[in-house]
Amino acid sequence: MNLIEMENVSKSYGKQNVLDNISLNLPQGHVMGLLGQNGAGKTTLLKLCLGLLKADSGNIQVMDAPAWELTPAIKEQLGYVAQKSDTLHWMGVRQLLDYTGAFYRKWDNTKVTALMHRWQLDPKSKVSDLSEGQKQRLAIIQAIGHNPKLLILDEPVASLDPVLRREFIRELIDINIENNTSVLFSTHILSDLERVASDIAILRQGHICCQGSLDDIKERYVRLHLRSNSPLPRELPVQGLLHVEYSAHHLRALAENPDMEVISALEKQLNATAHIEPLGLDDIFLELHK
Ligand SMILES: Nc1ncnc2c1ncn2[C@@H]1O[C@H](COP(=O)(O)OP(=O)(O)OP(=O)(O)O)[C@@H](O)[C@H]1O
Repeated sequence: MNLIEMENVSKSYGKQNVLDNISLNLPQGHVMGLLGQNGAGKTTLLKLCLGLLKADSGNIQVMDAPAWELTPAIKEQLGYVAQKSDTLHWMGVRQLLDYTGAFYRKWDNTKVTALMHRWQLDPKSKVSDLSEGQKQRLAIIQAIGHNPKLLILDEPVASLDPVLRREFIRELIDINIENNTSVLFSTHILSDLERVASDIAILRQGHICCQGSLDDIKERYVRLHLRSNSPLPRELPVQGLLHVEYSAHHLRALAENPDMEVISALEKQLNATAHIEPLGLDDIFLELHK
């Protein structure tokens, strides 16, 4: 079952077409990382899923209901951390958590109190006096206190230090395992994403240019090196070569699902040596943005 289904969704602001015919599914229990450069449309996509924005065209279903008409019963099963939120800043930390909990029948006060202490939030502090990182921790606790079925997070770790980022990732893994919570989150911190995400979607120029399981994507994109003592031809009969760089005796390219039989044949034909270099997600992201 998919908790989110987006089909041919487009969204513009005035004349600016931000999302162009996007389709994306988030299966139950999956943790999907949404990547893209600044302004790629990640926040827009997340807000469309939450019914905070309306798509110009296409269809978005969240837990089998149209995203634009989410019922209170569905909203009760959602958790959301916005990129930036300054609402209710006059409240105290404990006061805000109690206030948030009052909206949910399944609010887990024991877990919330434990997290508040573990993440070093003083219950008496005023929200307006918290640092950005402390506000982010508070927003995360507000979003997970009711053990949501679907968690949508917009750059949830941007202001957290490495220790707290690690803690947060651990918490996310626990929630995912214990409650089978599905998570869709945007981030620029790829190392965190590699620790927790099962799936990846990369937004670029209004489209999803790459989508799949993290393992499949790492298998799909590799770097091919071809070296020879004699000059190499500039055109090679290998499908799926992207961003080819030449020097006389060395070819270097991003290769999508390269055919190893064709490459072996080339090695013999050109008296060359091929080397396949596995890539990390950060390399793949950078290569796909060249
Ligand atoms: N309410 C709005 N009105 C007009 N333009 C908007 C609005 N919200 C976003 N945009 C524009 O849409 C584009 C996508 O913005 P969005 O916030 O979705 O990107 P993002 O991928 O989340 O960026 P970042 O990584 O910087 O947070 C940007 O060019 C932005 O300026």
